[in-house]
Amino acid sequence: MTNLLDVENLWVKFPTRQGVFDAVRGVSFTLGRERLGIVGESGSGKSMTGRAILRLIRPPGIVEADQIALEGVDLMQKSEKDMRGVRGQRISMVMQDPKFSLNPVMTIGDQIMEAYRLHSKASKSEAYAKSLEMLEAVSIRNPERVMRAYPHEMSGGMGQRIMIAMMLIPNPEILIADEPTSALDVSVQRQVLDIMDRLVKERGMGLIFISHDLNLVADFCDRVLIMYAGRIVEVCDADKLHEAQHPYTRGLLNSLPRLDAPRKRLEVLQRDPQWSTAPSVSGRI
Ligand SMILES: Nc1ncnc2c1ncn2[C@@H]1O[C@H](COP(=O)(O)OP(=O)(O)OP(=O)(O)O)[C@@H](O)[C@H]1O
Repeated sequence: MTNLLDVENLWVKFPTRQGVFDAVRGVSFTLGRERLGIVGESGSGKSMTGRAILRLIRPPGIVEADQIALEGVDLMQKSEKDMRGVRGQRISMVMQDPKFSLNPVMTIGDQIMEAYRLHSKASKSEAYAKSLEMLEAVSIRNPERVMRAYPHEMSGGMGQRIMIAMMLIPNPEILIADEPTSALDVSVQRQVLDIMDRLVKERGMGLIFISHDLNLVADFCDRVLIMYAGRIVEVCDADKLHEAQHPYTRGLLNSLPRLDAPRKRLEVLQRDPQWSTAPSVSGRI
């Protein structure tokens, strides 16, 4: 498996009045042409890890790493101007709620065409044709009508698929999806997952799928990093997630309600202070 991304010893630090808070602590992993899940409870550092790859941490937050190499080229060495050529071009990011990412006063069509023309010298009619094609690629029915619509006319699932379509226009090598389906109902969630799955299989894209949903990640991803308090505590193949060994992962699994088991009180996760001081496990291959 060729590594698209190689993250080594990544730290995200926030200076606070009480001292420096380390949101991500020495995380290392690689990403191939695969679906890599990052799971963990709220505040474990999943989003910060995703955003740090794109150097999208706002000051006073600081990103430090031995390297964040995109096909062998270290992004940490790039200027802010060069990073603008990476963001949205070679690495795209889809966030949880598309309503915050789409411009409410522009039609969907104008927004997609603008995104397309930003990345190519296409004429207006070429951009229109390409935008229709992109909407079809994310299973939007009646794309001509959708092109004329405004974001508030879209359901959450459609908005999310439109965002994915926009992110795919420049044909990125990597898509970072941060809880992309958590606001969607189960059937729409499946459609969005299928689209991302196709992109990995057909285009050879690398996907970082950030989620707090262990069952979803076990089902959808190839490999999983489990994060706790800014560190990776365990790395496993997704189909082995239910056999995970780390007490935190076991605790997360045991605190999930199950429909197929007799009803019993859900276990409360007992935390061991050692989990947050042990060194981060490496997710590099
Ligand atoms: N500007 C900031 N200043 C200080 N701490 C911050 C700042 N932004 C985020 N953090 C902290 O960084 C930690 C990691 O946040 P992150 O958003 O990565 O968590 P997460 O695992 O993605 O959680 P969620 O699932 O809730 O999104 C959290 O403890 C958060 O409080």
